[in-house]
This record gives sequence, C-alpha cells and structure tokens, in this order.
Amino acid sequence: MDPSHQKHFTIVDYVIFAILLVASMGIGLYYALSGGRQRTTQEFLMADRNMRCLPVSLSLIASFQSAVAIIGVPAEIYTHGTQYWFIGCAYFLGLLIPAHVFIPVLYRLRLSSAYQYLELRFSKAVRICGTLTFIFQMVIYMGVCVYTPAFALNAVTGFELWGAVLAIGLVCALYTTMGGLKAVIWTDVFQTIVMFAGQLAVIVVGVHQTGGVSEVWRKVWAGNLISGLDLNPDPTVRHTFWTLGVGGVFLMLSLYGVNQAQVQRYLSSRTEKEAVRSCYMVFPSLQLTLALSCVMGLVMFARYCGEDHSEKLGGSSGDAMVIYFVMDMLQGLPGLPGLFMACLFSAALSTISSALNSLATVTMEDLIKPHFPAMSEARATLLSKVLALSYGLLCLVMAYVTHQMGDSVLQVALKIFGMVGGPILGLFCLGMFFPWANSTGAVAGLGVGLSMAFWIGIGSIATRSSGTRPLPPRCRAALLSDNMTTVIESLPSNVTLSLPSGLTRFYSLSYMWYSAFNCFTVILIGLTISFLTGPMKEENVTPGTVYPLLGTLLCFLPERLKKKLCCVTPLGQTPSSLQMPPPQHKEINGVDPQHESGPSWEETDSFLPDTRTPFVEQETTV
Ligand SMILES: O=C(O)CCCC[C@@H]1SC[C@@H]2NC(=O)N[C@@H]21
Ligand code: NA
Repeated sequence: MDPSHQKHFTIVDYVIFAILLVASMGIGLYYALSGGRQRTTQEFLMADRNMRCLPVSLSLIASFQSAVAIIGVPAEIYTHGTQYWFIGCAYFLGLLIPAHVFIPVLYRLRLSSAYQYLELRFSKAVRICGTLTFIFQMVIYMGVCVYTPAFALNAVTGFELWGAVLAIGLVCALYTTMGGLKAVIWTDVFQTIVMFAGQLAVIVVGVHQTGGVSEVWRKVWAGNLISGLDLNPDPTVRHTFWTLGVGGVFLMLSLYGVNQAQVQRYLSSRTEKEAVRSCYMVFPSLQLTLALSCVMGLVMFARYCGEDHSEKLGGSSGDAMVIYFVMDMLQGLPGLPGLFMACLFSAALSTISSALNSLATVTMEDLIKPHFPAMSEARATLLSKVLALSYGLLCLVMAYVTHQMGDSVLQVALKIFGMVGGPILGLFCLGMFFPWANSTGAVAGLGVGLSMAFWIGIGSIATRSSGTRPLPPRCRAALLSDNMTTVIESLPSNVTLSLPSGLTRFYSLSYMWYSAFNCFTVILIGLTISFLTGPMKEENVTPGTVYPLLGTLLCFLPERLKKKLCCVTPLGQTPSSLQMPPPQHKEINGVDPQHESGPSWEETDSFLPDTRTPFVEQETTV
C-alpha cells in the first residue's frame, strides 16, 4: 500500500498497546513469584490441577481464537456473505461430545499429556506418533498466528514488521516461561476480555458512522450479504450448511476434544465436573465471538461497500483490507486504534502462549520423561521452561515461513486443523470407540490418514481449488446517499465456474470436510488393518480407555440388560507397568488432589469404569 494512504497511530494508541504487553508480563511474573513459584512440573505444566471452570473456559476460547479469527472471519463475511456463520451450529455437538465423551475418559486417567492415552490404549509407538503429529500441527499453526497480526498491520500502518513479530513472540515466550500454565490461563482471561472490547468498539463506531443499525441492515440486505440456508449436498462447495454444520463438528472435536492445548486445560481443572462445566461455558462465549466477528464483517460491508478502495489497498489480501477498514473507521478517535491493536495482539498472544505451554508439556511428558525416569523435579521443571522458550524462538522462524502461503489466513489455519487435527481425532476415536483396534492398525491408520490429508491439502493448493468458491455478492453500491453507483466486480480470479471432474474434483473437496474425511480414513484403515492382524480382545484393553458407545446409545435400556448387551468394561486398574506409586504431592488448600478428582463414581456416567487410579509417570520426589 502506498504510504500516502497508510494509517498512523497516536501516542495514546501506543500506550494502550504497551499496557497490554506490560499487564501480560506482570501476570507472568506474579505466577513466577507466587504459589509454588513454578518449581514442579505439576504446577508449571498442570497448574496444580486446581483450576476453577471460569478461567479454564475463557482460556479454552482464547487458545483457538487468534488474530486469524479476528481478521479472517470479517474478511470472509465481507467477501462471501454470512454462510460461515453456520459454523455456530457445529458448536453444539462440537462441545457436547468433548464434555461427555473425551473429558470423562481422559480426566479419569489422570494424564498430563493427551498422548499418554495412546500408550495406555495402544502402544508407546502410537503415543510418539501422536505427539510428533501434534507438535508439527501446533508449530505451523503458531507461525500463522504470529504472522497474521504482524504482516497485516505492517501492510496498512507501516508498523515495523519484525518489531511486531518480536513483540508478540518474545513477550509471549517470557511470560509463558516464567509463569507456566497458571500465567497462560490468567493472561488468556485478561486477553479474552480485551478481544471482546476491541471487536465491540469497532462495531459500535462502525454502526454509528454508517448511520445506525437500520442503515447497516438496509445496505447489507441490498448487498445480498445475508446467505440463506444452503443445503447443497455437493462436498466441493466451499461453505454450505453441511460443510460448516457437520464438517465443522469434526473440526471442533479435533480442537476441543483431543488437542493437547484444550485437554491440558480440562486436566488442570480441580474436578471432572469443573472440567465439564468449563466445556459448557465455552458454548455461549464462542457463539458471542463468532457473532461479533461476523457482525464486524457486515458493518464493514455497509460502511465501505459503496466506495472503491482497490487503488488504496493495492494487492493486499482481504485480511489486510479488514485492518485498513478498521484503522480508517477508528482514525481520529485516539485510543481506539490502539484498543483494536491490543485486541489483535491479545488474540495472538493468548493462542501462542497456549501453544508454547502445550508443546513444552508434550515434549517433556511424552518424549523426555519416559527416557529419564530418574530426572529430578527441579531439573524437569527447568527443562520445561527451556522448552517453552525454545518453542517461542521456533515460532518466530515459522512466522517468516508462513509468509509464503497465499490463502486467506482463516483458510490456512482451518486447513492445518483439517489436515493434521483430523487424523489425530481419528486416532483417538479409533481407540475410544473400537475395542478391537490394535497398535498396528492405529499406526497404519494414522500413516494413511496423514498421507491422504497432505495429498488432498497440497493438491488443492497446487490446483488452487479448495472448494468451488461461490460468486461473492456483488458490491452493488446503489446505496450511497448521493445516488452515485459504482459496482465493484469482486470476482476473484481463481473462481472455478466449471464443475471439476476426477482428481480435480477430489482436490476441490471443501477444506471444511478435511477433519471429517481424514478422521474416517484413519478409523477405516485402522479397523481394517486391526482385523487383518488380529483384533484386540476386550479383556486385553486397558480399562478406562474405551468409551462404551453402545452403552450410551442404549442408555434407555434397563441396567442388567445393558450390562449383558454391551459387556461393560470391568472396573480395572491401570496396568502396573504404567502406574507408579502416587507422587509425594502436597495437599492443596487442604484437599488431596489425588483423591479429590470429581464426583463419586455413582454421580458420573455409571457405565464408564471408574479407573481413577492415577496414571502418573515416574515422579520421584526431589
Ligand atoms: O482463530 C484461529 O486462530 C483459528 C480459526 C478458528 C478455529 C476454530 S473455528 C471454530 C472454532 N471457533 C473458534 O473461535 N475457533 C475454533
Ligand atoms: Na487467542
């Protein structure tokens, strides 16, 4: 963008932005110097497993609500209408299934890393594959999260590019390294509030400048931006009710069901009920953030649709357009551009801090501790801090790598989740719902699932056809008060009008189906190979690692009939090889966390065996 059109910040804006960074560092410092002063991995990685549901629920949202959603969703609504809003329909099952399937199973195994489940259910090899896949996914995703605010701001305001990347990366790595999971969760709480405030401010100012709600609605309606319920079953259409409402459920399960960043938050809850409650509390807040970012896109459309900004925007993508519009809207209102920048950086910081902490946790728990069982707590905690810092530096490198990708950031992020998160979800579903699945099947399933995912993902990038894009609503501007009409032909160059066939059709599968497609591939291959290599017998499966799906579906049957029908896994102990004597833990607020792990067995789902015997790695006393 040529400098003459660049928007600039006033000193007030920089002050607000600085306050965000200082406050985040302050919280990090506070948790470095209070409580157990981050001296054990139980505190540094698991927040002493003593968190309440409110901070956990806000942290759950912040972890996967980065600048990608803050910028990408309004850009999506502006260019393609409100179809994307239907992803909100996926939030029902996308949160109910984690609350009633994944949390009960994972919480009672007293894990630190979600991938310990894979060793319990399958083998160490499967656990390592799961861990490495997760690390790959989050490292790339972190790159997108750092890149988004930094490059978009640079394009519009000339804000020093590497200054922004360093500001996010270093501040984040520092407070995550100092304050551990407690600091990450409480900074997420603070940053989520800043995110809401920033988005709300843009909407209020934008509606006011457009002439009020009714004026916005009139323009949006006239611009045919409100998409109806598109029930087109064609899986290659980018956004329909099916790709968003159904495909979106698998995307949500891969994030809120089995992703380490979220599972770690469930496991850091003081009881299982608190974890389930935090999952329920995510629902209204997630709907609110979705609504805010969609409305922001509508307001932008109403405010700017009539004007042709192409010469100012130059080639910059739709994402940078959002920043341009926001800076233009807030220009002359000192402090508001700073608030929006704080909102953007809060979104990035909260996601990256969660990623850094979860990466340090799985690296420590899954890749290092099993090889050094005699490592002292002090050394393990120090190493965890070094890991968090190292991943922070790696994330800066990834910021540059991400710069090469062409798609809109929202699409890149969702593709990553679909391509990598989908197969991991498949692995957990294979383990939890199919007792016959064995380790060979699991490894083979994951291998084929990831290969298919990358084949289709890269194929779609190569042929630039990830889902046939619908013709975006023409920006008919016969709305301007002075009756001047200009029509901005916003026909993207890569729209594919002709229906693709054969391999191209395969590549043009909507990216919103990636999670579901890859999940089913892993399950299908996993089961086939398991049956070919000798399925596991029910009695050999570690108790508590299989969720008796039949028991749930037939919950209306009387107890005795259900027991006979679906041979509920007996109440069992975690196998001795994996179970160590409970660690010398300190009482927390007079409550012994080892035994205060939620409601009594009767209060929970009765058909889930109560294997609350702790699955703890060798945690020698210091
Ligand atoms: O914002 C991001 O960093 C990633 C894009 C959003 C990820 C998914 S979309 C459905 C769910 N709702 C959210 O706010 N995040 C997740
Ligand atoms: Na975030």
